[in-house]
Amino acid sequence: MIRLAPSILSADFSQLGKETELIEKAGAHVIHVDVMDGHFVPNISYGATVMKSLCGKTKLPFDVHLMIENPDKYLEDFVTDQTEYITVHQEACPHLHRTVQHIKSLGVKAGVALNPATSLSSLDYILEEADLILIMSVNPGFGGQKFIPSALRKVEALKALKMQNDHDFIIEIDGGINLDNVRSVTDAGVELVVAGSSVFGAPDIEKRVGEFLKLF
Ligand SMILES: O=C(CO)[C@@H](O)[C@H](O)COP(=O)(O)O
Repeated sequence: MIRLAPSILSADFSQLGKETELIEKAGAHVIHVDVMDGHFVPNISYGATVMKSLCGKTKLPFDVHLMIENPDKYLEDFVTDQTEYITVHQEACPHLHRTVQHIKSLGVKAGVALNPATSLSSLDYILEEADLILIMSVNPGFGGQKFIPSALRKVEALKALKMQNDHDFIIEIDGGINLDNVRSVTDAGVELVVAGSSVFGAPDIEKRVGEFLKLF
């Protein structure tokens, strides 16, 4: 099953509860939570307090994407009854295996994200431990950027590795996804689609979610 995870980074923060209700009503599956620290990426977004303010306001699960240095220090903050995944960056974790185990020990599924220029081979020894691999199709830090085409090849290669080795992780993509390119990434093997500006920047958010779902 392919799922849609709208990224609230592109939501109107003054209307966050309302916009979250809209995407839930329209059938979105997951809320993508982009956490940026101004160090690992050149932008600061929001932290666990904002995410937790949505607990109970929506029943959708949270997919937390930590674009931060030293994520181990903050993992506990993001654990709620609604947290399905916590994803850390390979590039931010010198002891990635330990960090993945730490996330799992909190009762949450563990994801690993890769920047566009990072090779898939850097994940060779973690694929069997991960519940989710996030392929970044923009350089992390900002919403509204253009899809980087090489991400598609990376998804295809990852899907092949998953099939060959019977791995359990799901494949997620994040960055520059819109109605024109979403089919190419799902055809390549993506199972969880993040979309920020193309959902929350649409004139009719509910309608846009429906348009995405029709393409799955
Ligand atoms: O992690 C990030 C950006 O670093 C993303 O989740 C963006 O928020 C996606 O936004 P769009 O590219 O879909 O506008």
